[in-house]
Amino acid sequence: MSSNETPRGPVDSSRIPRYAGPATFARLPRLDEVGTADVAVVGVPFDSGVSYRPGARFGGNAIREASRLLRPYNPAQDASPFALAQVADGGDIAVNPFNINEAVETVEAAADELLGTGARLMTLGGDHTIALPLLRSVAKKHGPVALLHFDAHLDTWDTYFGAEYTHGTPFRRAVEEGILDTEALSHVGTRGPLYGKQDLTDDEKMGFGIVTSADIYRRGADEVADQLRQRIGDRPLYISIDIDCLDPAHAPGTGTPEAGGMTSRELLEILRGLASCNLVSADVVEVAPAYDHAEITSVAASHTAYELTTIMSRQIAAARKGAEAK
Ligand SMILES: N=C(N)NCCCC(=O)O
Ligand SMILES: [Zn+2]
Ligand SMILES: [Zn+2]
Repeated sequence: MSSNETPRGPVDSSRIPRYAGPATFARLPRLDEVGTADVAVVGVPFDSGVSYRPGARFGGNAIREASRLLRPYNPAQDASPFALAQVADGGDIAVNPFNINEAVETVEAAADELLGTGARLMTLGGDHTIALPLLRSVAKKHGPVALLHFDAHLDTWDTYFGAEYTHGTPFRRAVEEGILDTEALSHVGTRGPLYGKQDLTDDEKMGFGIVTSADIYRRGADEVADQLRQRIGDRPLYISIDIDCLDPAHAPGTGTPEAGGMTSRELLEILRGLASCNLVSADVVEVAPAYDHAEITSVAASHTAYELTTIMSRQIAAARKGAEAK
């Protein structure tokens, strides 16, 4: 979109009931209706990498359904994200559920294509396996990126049943491949039992810092966000959000729930505190609607994606304004 075009926004829910019609993210236009987008919201219906309860293949569409209730002005960031930049729903990447290696390649190729149009990606998973090909693609464009990983789990384990590509291993692979900026890697919301103490030693060696869910409770969202922001600086940043970073009370609909997590309020507040970071793309993964109740999880995920989209839209608009002033 050039700077003098007005973005096409969501369907007006005061005229057309918000529960009517097919669901796109936040009732935004489809990408093929607008041509190109500044932020492409894209689903990855894939969950063949899970180690426990399956079902995240349905996550993207559950988030789209829950996102019907989002409104166009975000008071927490004082911004109308869909007016500041063209955000559009790019539909789903059609991945092979029977072949993980091929699925990983397909996600990478589809992300390459979308990023190649100049769009930033707001990906809706899918299980956490998909973060690896997304990071590969982002790193091709930006070089090694800073990573903020919101999750109950480390996801830096080595293999499961000898498999390298699973939802418990994407970030170890990413470090091995040199696509992450090891000066700026953090897990946020970590908790729960591990296989052994070595998990933590290995993780630290890879360069990760850890903000546990108890740290968030003790120190508060603002202080945590300040600390993370300082660590990230102006590096290109990728944010990967496993919805199981939230307590099961706030996100029951997920495959590997762990007690003692952060609240959705804490997650949203930390994200808002990162609004000045150079967010190049993001994902929200591991929503498994079969275990959800009253859309608790998919509503939380839709608001999470809304905050991330708002951060990206604000930055795109600010960069455009800066370029115009020159
Ligand atoms: N990425 C998620 N959600 N879970 C990883 C859990 C891996 C395990 O079962 O040990
Ligand atoms: Zn997890
Ligand atoms: Zn995860």
